[in-house]
Amino acid sequence: MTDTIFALASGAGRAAIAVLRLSGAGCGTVLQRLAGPLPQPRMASLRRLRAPASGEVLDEALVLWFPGPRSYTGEDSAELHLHGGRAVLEGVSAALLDCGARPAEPGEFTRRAFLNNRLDLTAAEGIADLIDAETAAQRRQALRQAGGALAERYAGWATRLTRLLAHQEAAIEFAEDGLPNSLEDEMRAAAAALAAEIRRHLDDGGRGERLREGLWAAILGAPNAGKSSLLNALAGREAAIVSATAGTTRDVVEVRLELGGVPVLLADTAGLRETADEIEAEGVRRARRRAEEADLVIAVFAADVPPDAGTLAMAAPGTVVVANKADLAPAPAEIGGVAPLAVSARSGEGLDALREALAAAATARAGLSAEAGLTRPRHRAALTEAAAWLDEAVAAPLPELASEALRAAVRSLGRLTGRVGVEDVLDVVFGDFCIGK
Ligand SMILES: Nc1nc2c(ncn2[C@@H]2O[C@H](COP(=O)(O)OP(=O)(O)OP(=O)(O)O)[C@@H](O)[C@H]2O)c(=O)[nH]1
Ligand SMILES: [K+]
Ligand SMILES: [Mg+2]
Repeated sequence: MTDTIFALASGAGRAAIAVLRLSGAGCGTVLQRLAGPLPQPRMASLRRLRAPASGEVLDEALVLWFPGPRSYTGEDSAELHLHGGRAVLEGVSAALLDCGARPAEPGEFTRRAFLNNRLDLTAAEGIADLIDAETAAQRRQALRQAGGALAERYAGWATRLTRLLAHQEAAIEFAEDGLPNSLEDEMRAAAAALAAEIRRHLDDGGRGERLREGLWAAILGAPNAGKSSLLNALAGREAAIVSATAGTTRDVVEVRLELGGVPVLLADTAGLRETADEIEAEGVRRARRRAEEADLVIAVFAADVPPDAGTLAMAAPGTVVVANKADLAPAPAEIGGVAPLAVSARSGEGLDALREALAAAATARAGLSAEAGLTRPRHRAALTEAAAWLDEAVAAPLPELASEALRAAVRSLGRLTGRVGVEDVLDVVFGDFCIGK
């Protein structure tokens, strides 16, 4: 028997409507004490809510009743769509407490859904990401994951792995009986194939993780190239100080942007040069550090000044190279072997093309791939581990060691989805596995 829990599912604060959600074995009883006879399942029904102790009317509300297991949590659940005032919420919450329900812990509804097999851990993470999604691409990725796209793939791998393990155990039994068998060879081939498949999935350049967390981009260049002017133009506000004095920017100035559906943290940095000024020199160190950490570098040159050797090295493939101040001089055909984008932060010329180039670079580094990709370091760690255990199984000198390695691989996948336990799946597989014993 689970406690009956409740929580405000809509945003806090005064609002037209507030949604209180309830879940737990006693949910139906609580609902009846507040709202009278249970309404039709999943049909909105208008009810007077009364405090059970005093009979006082607390609100007139829409009530929804979701008997388990066809509910989000898999348990008996309900929703109360109240008028969103503070006194209403307090009154109804107090009445729920009187009926023995308790406030839910953070994530407790989804935790119960997981425990009742309504979703696996990756789908639960997808729901959390959906709530946090700021851009359309993030929303699509989160929806796909919440819908079980990763869960399905990982569960498929877990099933294959478990079968491998069963075959391996069978091979050991055969060996004990002194019978010849090819099961062991088949296991090694299949384990190698699965390891390769997992590695292909891992080898995605971190797109899903970057889309989820946002991309780091940095503007770099010589002093006075117009870096801060460009940041301001892209941000649409005067975020960084612009002046004709070289060495204006010292601290890293950050703005949040959306480029091609990818959230981007764009940083303006100090102009790169040798300097005796201690503060400016620290700014240059910070600029270089930011360049190393960045997923995307925008190298800015002034069209009217020949690029100096110190900053030329920044113009490399993979970098977005910009010749700014195109209103003063024609942009050179190439800088460091890369054709620059001709832009003027002053006149606005070329800014749309720059935005497009940045959006293309951002979606190439972060974004939806055709197949559902992993989205968290946790996924990467568990899958890397599983692939390494499969390698061990392939190379194991003794069947018992191969078996151990396969078990460890199953456990790695199990941690990822929160689902597979070695023993119970083995029971299932051995149940229909004929080894003549
Ligand atoms: N004509 C022209 N002037 C520009 C353009 N972009 C920037 N400037 C001017 O160039 C000067 C330097 O601009 P900033 O944006 O401060 O340059 P910065 O690269 O951030 O400079 P530091 O922070 O000192 O490294 C300012 O006087 C700007 O008004 C442009 O596209 N055309
Ligand atoms: K400047
Ligand atoms: Mg600047």
